[in-house]
Amino acid sequence: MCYSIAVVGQPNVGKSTFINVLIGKYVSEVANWPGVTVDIKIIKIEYDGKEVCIYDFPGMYSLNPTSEEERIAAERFVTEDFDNHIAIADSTSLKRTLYLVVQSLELKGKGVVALSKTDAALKAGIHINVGLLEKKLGFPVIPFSSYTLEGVEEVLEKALERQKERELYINYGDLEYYVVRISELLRGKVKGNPRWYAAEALADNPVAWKVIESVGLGEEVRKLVEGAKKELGTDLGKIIVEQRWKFIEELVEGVIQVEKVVKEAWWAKALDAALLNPILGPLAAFLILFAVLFVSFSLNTGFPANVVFSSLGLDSLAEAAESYNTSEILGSFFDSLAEAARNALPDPWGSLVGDGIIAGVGAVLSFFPLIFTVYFLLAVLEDSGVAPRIAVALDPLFRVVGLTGKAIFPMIISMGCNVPGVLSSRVMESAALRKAVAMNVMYVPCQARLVVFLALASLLPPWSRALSVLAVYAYSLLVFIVTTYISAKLIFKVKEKAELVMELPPYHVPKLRILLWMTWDQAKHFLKKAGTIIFVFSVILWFVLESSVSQAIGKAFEPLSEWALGLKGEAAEVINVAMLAGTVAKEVVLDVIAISSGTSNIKEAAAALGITPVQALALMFAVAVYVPCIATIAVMKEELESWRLVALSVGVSIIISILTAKIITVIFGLF
Ligand SMILES: Nc1nc2c(ncn2[C@@H]2O[C@H](COP(=O)(O)OP(=O)(O)OP(=O)(O)O)[C@@H](O)[C@H]2O)c(=O)[nH]1
Ligand SMILES: [Mg+2]
Repeated sequence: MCYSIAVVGQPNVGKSTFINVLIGKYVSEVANWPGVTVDIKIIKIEYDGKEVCIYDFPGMYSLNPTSEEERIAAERFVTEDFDNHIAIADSTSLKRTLYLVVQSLELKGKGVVALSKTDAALKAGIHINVGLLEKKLGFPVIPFSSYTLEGVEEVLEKALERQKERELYINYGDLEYYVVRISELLRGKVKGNPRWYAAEALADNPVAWKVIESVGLGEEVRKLVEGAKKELGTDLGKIIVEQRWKFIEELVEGVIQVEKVVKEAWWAKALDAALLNPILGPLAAFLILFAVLFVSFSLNTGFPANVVFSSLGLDSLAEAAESYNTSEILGSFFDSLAEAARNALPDPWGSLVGDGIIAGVGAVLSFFPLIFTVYFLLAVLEDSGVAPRIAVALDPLFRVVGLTGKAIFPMIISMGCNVPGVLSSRVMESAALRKAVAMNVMYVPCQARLVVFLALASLLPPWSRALSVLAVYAYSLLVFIVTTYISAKLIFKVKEKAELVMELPPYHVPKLRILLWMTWDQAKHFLKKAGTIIFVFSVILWFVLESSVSQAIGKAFEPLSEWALGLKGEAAEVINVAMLAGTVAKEVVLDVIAISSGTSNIKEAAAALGITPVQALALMFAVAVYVPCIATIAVMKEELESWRLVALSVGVSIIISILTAKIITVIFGLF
């Protein structure tokens, strides 16, 4: 059976171009349906092992036809049972082109809304809040461009997904009484939503009438329509159309924003002069990204602003940066919340809620401000048009290692959190590069690991602290680049050099509202992680850590810690358990070490366990590259669609981590 998808939309919205792209990608057959009208092309493609028949309908302004061609098309769309349909609206004139979309969704009760020509919209400074539109409409909405190919595959995938039927409800105002009466008559007799037929019968749509006559209800419906005409005048169609436009007005309210496009401003010229210069470009790009990271990390962890301040002799500012940052403030908030839960509830509930749930979820949530800041600043870069120029500027550097300049974005995002970092691997040009990045971007240290680095660095001699944190970042990025290169070559067999496919949009003046849409769109993945996976695993981990299982595991791996880190006995057990716990969320590593000595102070705990500075350094590097957290593993599976690849990359990371620790212990143990 061929899974049938009708593609409908107003004239010129880009239906045929979209279908031609699909043909180009998954060609199997282009044919005119035998025996039926030649106006509707049917294209057979193979996707994901599935046979898919795509119906290219001619443009229709509405399902109430004004020409013979439209009538044939509308009748076919209305009467035939498609497995699904894609209703295309044009991003560059969304409101106008939604009219047919709204009608087709109302009629069919399912369907995918595809917003075409996003490339042109971007150039014109038009922004559409897809999430909001989707929420208001209740149907999936996917933006795409047949020119850049962005979103094309997603549209198809969405149309192949099983969809719940739901009703798009339009209030027909004065005609509501008649719409309800007629639809009661038609319910169960017609395919699709009887309200649509009722409204169209009132609007005198010949297609709707034909169906109504064919089920033998012409007479009865006509009586009701006559009644409506007596009451409200003869042009009932006008009321129906007006009510639909009213619905669309409300639908797009707050959804469309237009930004000013800048071509000639001095800053646009200056940015282009810097970023598009082959020598200055990479430098300027790094400078901008460094500023993004500096601001976000300093606001949220105090580092590296504290280092800068104290090296300038501004100790009180450095201290302020360390104690007034968001992760510190939220961290202590969740600590006291956990404390309150422990006191309020009898054990084991108090401990489960306090030490398990609140501590686990709180640890993740305290990073939310950082994620939000990083995304917000990246949204500024993206929305203003600076981001694509950064990709262009850095492209020559990434090309050396077989990647393209776009790889900078998963990298930077991963410095906040690996979960969205893995998801953003989608920007990469080819499936092979995308997977190679998704498999290895976890080596880029996230914020949680930064917290662990900073704590472990406090066990080192003061002069070496900042240096060791920088070194561990450099090392992790190197591991990311090398492993990505190797996976691309060996696993995904990438042969040709990747090409950066990117058009430079004009600069825009960002609008706060749009920046917040973009930021929220990304940041919500992070909250979802905190709400679901972390919640579940916090509970599981609490059970493991409370039971003797953890000690058994700690003991079992003692020889490994002894070999790699030179740790024995209790110290080895604690570190093993800490590393295990760190797979839930990296910062938990610290908690376990601290709790082991009954304090919340890492220095005291390290002293009690006899951990030397060299071991602390080795541990820091090991934490940097070992096993991503559970949430990251979950999204890696989503992106890679293979547990084998996930297992491979996790296995490799463990080996790299153990070897790294061993090498550092050996080398620095010599001094
Ligand atoms: N910028 C941009 N233009 C596009 C895109 N897709 C289509 N177009 C242009 O939009 C115009 C209409 O495209 P078609 O694919 O013929 O539109 P259609 O919906 O099939 O039109 P009808 O068959 O007449 O209803 C053409 O000039 C295309 O080049 C896109 O992704 N980006
Ligand atoms: Mg066409």
